[in-house]
Amino acid sequence: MKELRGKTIAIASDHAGFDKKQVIIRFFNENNISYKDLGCYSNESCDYPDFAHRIGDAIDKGEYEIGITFCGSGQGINITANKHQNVRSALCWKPEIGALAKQHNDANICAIPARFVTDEEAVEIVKAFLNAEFEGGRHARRIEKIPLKK
Ligand SMILES: O=C(CO)[C@H](O)[C@H](O)[C@H](O)COP(=O)(O)O
Repeated sequence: MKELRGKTIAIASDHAGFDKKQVIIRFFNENNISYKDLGCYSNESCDYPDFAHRIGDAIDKGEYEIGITFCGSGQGINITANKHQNVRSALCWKPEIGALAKQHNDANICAIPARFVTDEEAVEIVKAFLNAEFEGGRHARRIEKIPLKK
């Protein structure tokens, strides 16, 4: 794993993503990667926007630079987090997409479709996302065009 320079990674899920989040927590613990779990904290049914907004707010405020999120399809938590001004959340369902999300989109949240990837695939996606570097150049120009002009 790349040196994360003391960064703490924010993680969040709904009930459908809870078990997969535990897999990633185990991976973080085994690799001494610092993280903050912003919920949910059980398999009990809950609403993904509550946790997507919690992590989106935290990234908006600069409390965390990077987040990993999970819901059943990955869509709801991804769509909601992207409502936050400083969030670029990318739906990542395979390692190559996880790497591209950082290399080309400078994504700061990797959203994982928990019900559609294996535990091993989830770990590989997170590793690819965290190990990748933004490539800048033409991609920086495109990212600057993403925010709506007032
Ligand atoms: O995948 C999701 C949203 O995109 C969420 O995980 C929802 O919980 C999902 O829609 C399934 O909901 P359910 O209440 O577990 O049936």
